[in-house]
Amino acid sequence: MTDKLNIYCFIGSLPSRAVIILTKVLDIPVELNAVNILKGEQNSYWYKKINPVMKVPALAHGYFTLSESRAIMAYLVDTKMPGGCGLYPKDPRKRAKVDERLFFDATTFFPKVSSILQAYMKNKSECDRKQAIEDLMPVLKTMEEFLSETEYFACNEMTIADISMFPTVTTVYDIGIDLSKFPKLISWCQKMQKIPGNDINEAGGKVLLEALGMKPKL
Ligand SMILES: N[C@@H](CCC(=O)N[C@@H](CS)C(=O)NCC(=O)O)C(=O)O
Repeated sequence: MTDKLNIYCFIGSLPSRAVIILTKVLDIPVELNAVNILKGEQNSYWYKKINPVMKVPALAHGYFTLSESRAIMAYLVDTKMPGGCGLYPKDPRKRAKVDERLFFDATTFFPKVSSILQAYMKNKSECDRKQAIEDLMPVLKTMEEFLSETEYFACNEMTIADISMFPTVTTVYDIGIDLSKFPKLISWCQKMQKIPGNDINEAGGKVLLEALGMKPKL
């Protein structure tokens, strides 16, 4: 397929950043189209045609469109690395393990962090914010256990499951949640900070903190 790849994204958005980072890791040319969700651009008529769910990120590859960051990442690896790639292995069991972690992220980790961000965005009470943070703790404990079994979340190599979770983990740190009880998660994060696209993750982190009315850590 020779059609140009367009990614519709907002740099402050965690799933948008995961997709952008993957394009840097794969070193593939893409056109990034900013959709400012703080200004409601995701609800515009033109964007609804690309992603009827009206969320970022989305992909357009010629006439083919796709939403959901994890599906976009799987598609990018499958189409741009047709010979196979450890980021999303072709072997059914290896791939299933990556999918397992991607679903864990989509259904458990990202929603818990998103609830914390919503508690800040919507100026919820201190009690609600604390509860949202407390609800995240068992999930971080599970993630620490995953990393006791393998170096990365699905196996001993980085996969798209790691890239998917990376911006969310750095956000947890950026908003001041104490990660000292999770040393394996910290060293995983330090390894991830060396991958291409880390600069974009950092820039996006600043945009998000600003939207939350928080100051970046020095
Ligand atoms: N499961 C989706 C989540 C997408 C999502 O929640 N995007 C948020 C930004 S992080 C968004 O577009 N929010 C705007 C809105 O809900 O109106 C994915 O991974 O792509």
